[in-house]
Amino acid sequence: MIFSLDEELHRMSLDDRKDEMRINYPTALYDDNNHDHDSSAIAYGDDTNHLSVHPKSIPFNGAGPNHKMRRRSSAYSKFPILTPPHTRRFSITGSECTPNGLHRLSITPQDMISSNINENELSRNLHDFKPVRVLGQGAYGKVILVKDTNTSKLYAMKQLQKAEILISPTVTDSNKENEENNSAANNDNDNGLSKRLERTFAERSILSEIEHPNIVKLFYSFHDNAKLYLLLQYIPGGELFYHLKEHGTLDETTVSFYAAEISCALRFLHTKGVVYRDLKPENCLLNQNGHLVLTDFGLSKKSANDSMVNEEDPENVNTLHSIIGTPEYCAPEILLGQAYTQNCDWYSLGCLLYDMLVGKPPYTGNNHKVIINKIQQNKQGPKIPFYLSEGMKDMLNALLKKETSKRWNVDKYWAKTETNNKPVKSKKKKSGSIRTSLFTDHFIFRKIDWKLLESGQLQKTTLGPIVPIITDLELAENFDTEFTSMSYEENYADSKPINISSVSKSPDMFKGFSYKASGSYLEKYF
Ligand SMILES: Nc1ncnc2c1ncn2[C@@H]1O[C@H](COP(=O)(O)OP(=O)(O)OP(=O)(O)O)[C@@H](O)[C@H]1O
Repeated sequence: MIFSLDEELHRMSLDDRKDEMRINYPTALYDDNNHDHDSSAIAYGDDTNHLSVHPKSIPFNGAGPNHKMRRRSSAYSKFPILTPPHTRRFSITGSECTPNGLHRLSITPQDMISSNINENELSRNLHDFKPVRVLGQGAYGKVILVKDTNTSKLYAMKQLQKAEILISPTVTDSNKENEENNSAANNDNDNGLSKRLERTFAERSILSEIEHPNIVKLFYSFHDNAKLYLLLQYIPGGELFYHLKEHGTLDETTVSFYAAEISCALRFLHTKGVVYRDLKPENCLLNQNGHLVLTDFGLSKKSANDSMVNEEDPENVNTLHSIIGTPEYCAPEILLGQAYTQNCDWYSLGCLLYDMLVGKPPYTGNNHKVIINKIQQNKQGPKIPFYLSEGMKDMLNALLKKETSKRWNVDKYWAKTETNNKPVKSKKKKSGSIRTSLFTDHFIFRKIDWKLLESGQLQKTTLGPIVPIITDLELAENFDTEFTSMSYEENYADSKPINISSVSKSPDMFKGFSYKASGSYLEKYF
């Protein structure tokens, strides 16, 4: 099932704080101005037993790092779909070769449909793969480690249940008894379904079109009567979430390295017109060499334009409206239901860095309303612990600005570009003013060779700060036993066909989902 944003959010009046829920987590993190608080109780909790925990890091809610809870993404379609399904929903166009030399695949579902390619010939089927063990659980089904029966190659197979996509309730659905106008309710349901379909196809389409060392690769997709399958590159080092749970917090050098790799992937996505929208430690995997790989593009959005970043006029970007993401990492403008741009991903990066350094994201709470109220109340922004370096504090402050106009516009101030011969000067920002210094020049990245990173060479030739221990790829040792001990039989057996026509007027709504990467692409990664 999909977890929808609270109805409370929908009804919420931000001016009305009377019924605000009380904070569950201690918020007394220490910044430069409040050292004098009673830090003893907090600064030396049971976290001190953990190897990499900063001695001054703080246990939250009495819980050590091992109490970290996995967070689920939410989707709530508040506004009608901006892009009609028959227009550019599938189309990600662009040159065969990206500016940084990385190749993109050329086939799109639209190409397949228009050229009448037989989907069955194009791809594989469930019986080509033997299940090994469960790696994770998503909203619509499990992710299973599988072995190609012909080649013995390993893949991560993400399964999505068609029935869940077709009948999964959204907030709009659950509200329908309150709807006075039946036809309006029907429209809303149609919108909910279209949105879910759009997102399902978006994940397959985006992944089949992009190639980046810090983004998971898609090799095949296909579907049968009951499920959709994405055959992804198996990333054996497990979730950053898993490693964070083990370590508690990470040191600044490690965090800066991951920040650079994630930024590199986000920047790449933005230049290709994709907003990621679900950055969190659960969606960041570590590969064998300890490099970070983004997975789960189920909430990503491809803009109607090919790029979210207008190089000529970087302020002129497409705006989005869906309230979507994981609340603890969501930009305030999304939680508030305002129009937003790709800049929301940079706020989420701020939350992720904060989580790695502190042990929890800047604002936590039982529901979205609590989180947004905390953001609203904290006029000065989140409390940044005093023990962090000045450089790291500066980075967090710049990314975690709740007003988008004050937040660092990282895409605009990414780096000196070759096409733009008038480089943006790396100026020292004044407090409260718009930051115009270059992101890649920031002090925390002083050890990063951006040229090597952006060309993919760094990822090929070096090891990351945490190199996962892998004795046997099939053991999936870096994944939670909660998942690896799960049975996959019922998820792997031929599932009963669903009666699609009972939930939809069109039986062809998954047509065009199948995909096979080119032979050279497959060879390159095995
Ligand atoms: N390519 C991969 N290699 C290894 N493990 C993977 C891979 N893709 C996903 N996983 C594991 O499966 C988990 C769930 O996958 P994913 O996040 O894509 O599903 P989801 O349905 O979108 O989840 P959610 O609803 O929580 O957003 C991941 O957190 C990760 O642990």
